[in-house]
Amino acid sequence: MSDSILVLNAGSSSIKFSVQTPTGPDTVRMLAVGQIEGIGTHTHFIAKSADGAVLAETRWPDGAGPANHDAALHVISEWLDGFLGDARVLAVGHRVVHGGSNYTGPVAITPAVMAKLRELVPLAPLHQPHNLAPIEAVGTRYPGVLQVACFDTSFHRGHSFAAEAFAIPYKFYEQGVRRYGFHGLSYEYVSRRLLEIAPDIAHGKVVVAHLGNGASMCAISDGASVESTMGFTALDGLAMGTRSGQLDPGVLLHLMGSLGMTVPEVTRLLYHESGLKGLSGISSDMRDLEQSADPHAAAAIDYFVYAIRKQVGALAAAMGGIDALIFTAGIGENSANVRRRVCDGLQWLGVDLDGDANDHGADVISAPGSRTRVMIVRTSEETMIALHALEAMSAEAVA
Ligand SMILES: Nc1ncnc2c1ncn2[C@@H]1O[C@H](COP(=O)(O)OP(=O)(O)O)[C@@H](O)[C@H]1O
Ligand SMILES: CC(=O)OP(=O)(O)O
Ligand SMILES: [Mg+2]
Repeated sequence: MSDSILVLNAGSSSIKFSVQTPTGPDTVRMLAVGQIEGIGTHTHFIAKSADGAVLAETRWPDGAGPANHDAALHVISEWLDGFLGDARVLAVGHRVVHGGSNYTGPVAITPAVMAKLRELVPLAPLHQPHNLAPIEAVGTRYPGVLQVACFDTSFHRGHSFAAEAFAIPYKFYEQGVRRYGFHGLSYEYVSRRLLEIAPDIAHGKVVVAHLGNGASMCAISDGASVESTMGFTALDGLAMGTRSGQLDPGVLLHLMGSLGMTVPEVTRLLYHESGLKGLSGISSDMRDLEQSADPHAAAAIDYFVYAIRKQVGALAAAMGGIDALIFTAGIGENSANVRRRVCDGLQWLGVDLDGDANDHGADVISAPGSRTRVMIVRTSEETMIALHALEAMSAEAVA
């Protein structure tokens, strides 16, 4: 087994991982990729080789699998121990959702960095604790190995004041109450991919829709993030699997003031009980909603699609135009229905979808004469994290 860079990407209900090996100063090759999803519910572990062959798989009966992220991490590390054999672990890269205003790029983990990242837990309660726990666990398992935190927020740190501020007294901006934006590792990866597969587009004005369990959109002009639909936390913007998305702050005043809900109750409502799940009353999973005949499922999809379409207009306005619309992440890559329904209302922006290409999930899904190109780009936060870990290794070697 080759010397390896490990990547851990802990989400709200999943831990994704990959094993990559450096192939040059700024290139890596994937050796294995996998995940445990449905932690605490229908838990499923899978590991695959780079060519998609299944290396290991376990599906537990409901309630019998790893009950929490710690237990899930244990399953992954046991598998990794066997897979890696006596290979050297060169570095471990972690996705950390919130980097606050301190971190504009990846950073090598130290106790001082960990203390700063712990302070941000309240701003990303669904993610940050699960991002930080594996850093501690890896520190024990591989003492002395370089660990690198790669942030969802860093890619957005060049935003203008108008894009970053809330119109509340300025002192709050200074205290860090800002629109940070998230899914930055995914947007950075997509931007790099575009340079390879569509360089004309990569240097133009691009709206990327990262539609997964968490969902956001980003305006990217000549490779730089200009605006994001997510804000201070990963609650803002689009409705998501279980998160509300954009909300009139007056609703919070009503919930807490008139209805007497507590902060933990409102947190639970907005992070776990809202979005597609809350609207449909059926499921947070787009696949379940698309298969359901229940009108509430259809209404939830309508809501999701309408918000995306509105945001394409807003993000194009933020850049003064649009050359391409890119779909990525679980729903964006796999739901022809959502893509079609988003594009159906966007003819006025020069979007002309090729129905067959869309149904087949082609790379380019707009018609040849479409003024705005529409594409599917499969994201890989794991590859972006491995590349950042490699950069950090070179920086350490020089220092
Ligand atoms: N074939 C499909 N059709 C529609 N939606 C899909 C399909 N496959 C996956 N999804 C959606 O993708 C979501 C997960 O996306 P993903 O990017 O893996 O999320 P995350 O990384 O945020 O957990 C699922 O909740 C599901 O709704
Ligand atoms: C930031 C965020 O929403 O992440 P995820 O899509 O992994 O939930
Ligand atoms: Mg995700």
